[in-house]
Amino acid sequence: MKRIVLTGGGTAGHVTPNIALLPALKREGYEVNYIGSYDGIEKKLIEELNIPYYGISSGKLRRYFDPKNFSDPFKVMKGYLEAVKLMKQLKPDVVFSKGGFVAVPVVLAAKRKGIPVIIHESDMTPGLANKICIPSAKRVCANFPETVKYLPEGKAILTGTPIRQELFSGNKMMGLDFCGFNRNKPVLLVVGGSTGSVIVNEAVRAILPALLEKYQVVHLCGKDKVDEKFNKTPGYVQYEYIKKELSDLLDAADVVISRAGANAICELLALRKPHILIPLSAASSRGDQILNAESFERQGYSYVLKEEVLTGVSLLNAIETVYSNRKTYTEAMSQSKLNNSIETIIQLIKEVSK
Ligand SMILES: CC(=O)N[C@H]1[C@@H](OP(=O)(O)OP(=O)(O)OC[C@H]2O[C@@H](n3ccc(=O)[nH]c3=O)[C@H](O)[C@@H]2O)O[C@H](CO)[C@@H](O)[C@@H]1O
Repeated sequence: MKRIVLTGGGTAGHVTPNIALLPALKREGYEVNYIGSYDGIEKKLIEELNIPYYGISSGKLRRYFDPKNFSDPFKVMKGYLEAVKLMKQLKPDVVFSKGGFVAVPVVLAAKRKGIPVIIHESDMTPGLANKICIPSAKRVCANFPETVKYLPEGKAILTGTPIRQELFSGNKMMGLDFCGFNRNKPVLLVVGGSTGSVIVNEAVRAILPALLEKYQVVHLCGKDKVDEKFNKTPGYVQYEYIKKELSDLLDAADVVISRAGANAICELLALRKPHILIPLSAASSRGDQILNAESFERQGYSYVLKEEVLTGVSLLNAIETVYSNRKTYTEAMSQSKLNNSIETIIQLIKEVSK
């Protein structure tokens, strides 16, 4: 039996693509083990799927000053030694890394033990963790065609992003019932990425009375970001994070308001869901979401509302525009060649682990 180690974490966007690969890996007879941090979201998401999970020390590598810059390199070094030990114990034929800082020591340990590594980069430009890992990787999978030019020739392969199969079998009625919504009013689904977004949450709550005249709103607002004063508002429900029911909520949604994380937008595209993207600003990130959103906007898939122009009026206007033109957006998305990448990645894993 072939063995694979999956790694990636920090936010759900570095875990859900790995989860999407699990059924196909099982079908191909791979024994799967997962290496993540001791307490990151990946631990929770993977352990509940009964995949053997191994925690290592994890630290963030930053380009800016932070007092943790003194302690984190030691954590990364400790994580590396733990990962080397795990490579000896688990003896994988291949490592597949979805990125995030916890993946760095795992990839470097695999390289040291001569185990082939495949990396997946979801964003338009590689993040710092993946940049460090690329020299140790045999192949680097990209989600956007534009990314290939940032990757070493001979390693890069355009695959798209693995999307969890269950997202395609949502049931609208079950979604409406889950939220306690009626069947006649259109539904807005608001998602601020896997961790929720204070800016998106505040913008939506500020226009709630106006929104609720026409729509029902289901809001995935992130851990510790539920605002209890809205708990009894008819037509508005809030959840921190949704797992099993996400497919039903997506099916029930007429329009989605979302951050522009690479996985979230690929899922919206694959499901042909009309949507508004509010990318994380360049001031609070490396600007990857802006590039992701601009690419989708150019292709006619998305209505993009940047943080600088996000107001109650602009958000209401965006929702009305997308709702009234939802057929046009759906048709544009139907032309997309950005495919669900599961089979391409499985072939690559098989080739590399021969
Ligand atoms: C703040 C931050 O660092 N964001 C980055 C992070 O975003 P983040 O972790 O938010 O990742 P994405 O938006 O790409 O993906 C979120 C994933 O969580 C799932 N989900 C979300 C909410 C929920 O209630 N239930 C649920 O299952 C979505 O379906 C999706 O699969 O990784 C992405 C992929 O590298 C980057 O593009 C983002 O810039």
